[in-house]
Amino acid sequence: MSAVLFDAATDVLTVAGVASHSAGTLEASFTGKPAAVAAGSIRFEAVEKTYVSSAGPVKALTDITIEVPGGSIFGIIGRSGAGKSSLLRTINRLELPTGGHVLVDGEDISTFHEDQLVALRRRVGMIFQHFNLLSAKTVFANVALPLVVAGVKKQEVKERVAAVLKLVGLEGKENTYPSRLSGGQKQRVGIARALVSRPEILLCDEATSALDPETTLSILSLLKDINRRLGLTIVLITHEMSVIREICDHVLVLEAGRIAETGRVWEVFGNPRHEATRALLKPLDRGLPEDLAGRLNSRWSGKPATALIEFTYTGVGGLQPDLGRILAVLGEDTQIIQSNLDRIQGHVSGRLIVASAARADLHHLIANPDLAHAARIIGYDTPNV
Ligand SMILES: Nc1ncnc2c1ncn2[C@@H]1O[C@H](COP(=O)(O)OP(=O)(O)OP(=O)(O)O)[C@@H](O)[C@H]1O
Repeated sequence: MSAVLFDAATDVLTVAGVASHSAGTLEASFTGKPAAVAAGSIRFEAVEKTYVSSAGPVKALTDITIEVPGGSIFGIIGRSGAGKSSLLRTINRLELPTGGHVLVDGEDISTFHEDQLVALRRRVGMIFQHFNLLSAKTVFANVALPLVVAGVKKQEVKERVAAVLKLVGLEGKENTYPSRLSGGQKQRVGIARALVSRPEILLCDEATSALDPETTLSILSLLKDINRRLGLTIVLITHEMSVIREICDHVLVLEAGRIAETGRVWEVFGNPRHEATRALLKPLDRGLPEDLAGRLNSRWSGKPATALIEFTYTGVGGLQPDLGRILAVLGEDTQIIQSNLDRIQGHVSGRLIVASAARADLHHLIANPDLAHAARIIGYDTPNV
């Protein structure tokens, strides 16, 4: 896929140029656009994509209808082959849907002619997993390329490249070659190159997958900063759920080319409804310690034992673990065994596992909507005598 992306990137660079507007005035710059549509909004309407291959047709996307709000950070996740790249690449027409429509700022881009496509690709920047920098060119020349191709005057190129390098924290690196840069710095060059055309949408295809965890965090914080400061819509594909949790407002889960589920990140991650989402989120779930899991019985013998109780929180209605309340209901000798709780967009979700004395009315006691959104007894730990 990288080779294809590289060609595609070159194509984008060849056609990309300078937009005559800043992010704040983008909407006014395009004619024929409904005034009510927010800058940087994207709408997929019944989008279909079927590839023709030597082995026969491959259906990559089926009936995708969804809205990406302008100015939001929107994550797309799904297993390998789910259709994430295919969908992302319809936004700048690197892929043309075989059915349905993609609307950018309310305009159906499937009808665009060549000159409109050039303008579209200025409005929609893209960054890649392997950065796609030109190794024989300096940082300055890499970032300046879209402006040079568009015929922007030298002085303006200089000023705009300087401004964008400052924005991404690469001041002083103008004359450095990519081979001398760290992975994080290379991605900053990629981001600067995408931003120099002043796009209103930034597409990120696994932009942090080649980076170590610390560098990933610094790039994510840069993307968040750009989103806030420039009002840019960011659509990103990632296989790292922590990336979605860290910066996205909304998430779309694709499964075999269809929408599995979508919503605000705290809603989808707090209460995943689709099996595909649960499978993707599994790495974030620590599970019970093995020694404990191995000792548990599913039934209570009636003899003295400890019951392990799992309280689940989905983030809905602001309900979150209240230890005082749990102790009041279950007794002072109740202990916390494991906490797998997360705070996303101000909503607490996840699981809290506690141990409390087994007793006949335990099921009844824990079925209390003031304690958690759901509760269950995982099993019973009977001490050896
Ligand atoms: N140019 C192509 N020709 C034929 N089939 C393709 C082409 N591009 C993608 N596909 C197929 O379309 C489906 C969706 O591919 P896509 O790359 O969009 O998935 P993805 O979710 O991005 O996968 P990954 O996470 O592995 O990159 C897959 O079955 C893939 O093999």
